[in-house]
Amino acid sequence: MTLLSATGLNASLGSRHVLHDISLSLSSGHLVALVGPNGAGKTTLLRALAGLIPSSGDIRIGGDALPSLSLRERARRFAYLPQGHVVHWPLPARDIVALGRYPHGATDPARLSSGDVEAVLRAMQAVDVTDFSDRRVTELSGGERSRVALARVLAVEAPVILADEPTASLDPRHQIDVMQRLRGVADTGVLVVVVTHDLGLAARFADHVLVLSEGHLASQGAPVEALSEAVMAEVFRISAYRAEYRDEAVIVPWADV
Ligand SMILES: Nc1ncnc2c1ncn2[C@@H]1O[C@H](COP(=O)(O)OP(=O)(O)OP(=O)(O)O)[C@@H](O)[C@H]1O
Repeated sequence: MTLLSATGLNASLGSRHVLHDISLSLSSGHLVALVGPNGAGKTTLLRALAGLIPSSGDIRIGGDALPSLSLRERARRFAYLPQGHVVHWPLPARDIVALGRYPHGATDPARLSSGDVEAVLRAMQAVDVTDFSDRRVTELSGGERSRVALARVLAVEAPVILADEPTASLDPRHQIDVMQRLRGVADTGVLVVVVTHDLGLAARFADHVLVLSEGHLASQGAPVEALSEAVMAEVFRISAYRAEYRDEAVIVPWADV
């Protein structure tokens, strides 16, 4: 069932026309990978979909036109994980995760309702960061911090998660772990959109892949079709090793073309 759609979406940053006539329709319960070369417009598309930057065209979330929603309502419907999320305040990890309850009225992490406390705990358990609860985020490793940032996003318990490179600073085991956990979140009915440069993770975990190229939607569909040999050559300028392992698609970027 379509949860989030865009029709004729265009967006500019400064004098640069970044997104060109994007139309898409994304379903609840799907894990969507948004891929494309550096500068293709992936972050801009995520931000435009959440209404964080101005755009023209029609965006609908759960049937509602995005501009008709208040900022607080948008913050409840879209949980957004920015790229390279950095926290400079030496707050305990638990308080950072509690920020995810802000759109629900929990403005003070020291005074959470029991419902908010449970949501924070669920989110921390989902990405395995409960051990860091009392540790200052500034004293965690980059990868540990990025999992705490992801827990903040999960704590919103929004119907849509937009995550910009959530696996970027993680070791291989945690990359797979985070994708598996996001897959699990999608399986509960949430629409999860993940920006990634890892085409292997996209091919393996996504239901649907969006390929952006110079601000245009170059290809979309099931991973193996959306990341066809032709798309790999035209958009990414590479060839790829393609296989199947344990019934899952394997795509390994291989060489320049
Ligand atoms: N504030 C800005 N003003 C003008 N142009 C911008 C601004 N921010 C980004 N751009 C340009 O918009 C284009 C798209 O940027 P965007 O960050 O959406 O790309 P991306 O696909 O997420 O890239 P990456 O993979 O490198 O993170 C790029 O050409 C970038 O230089």
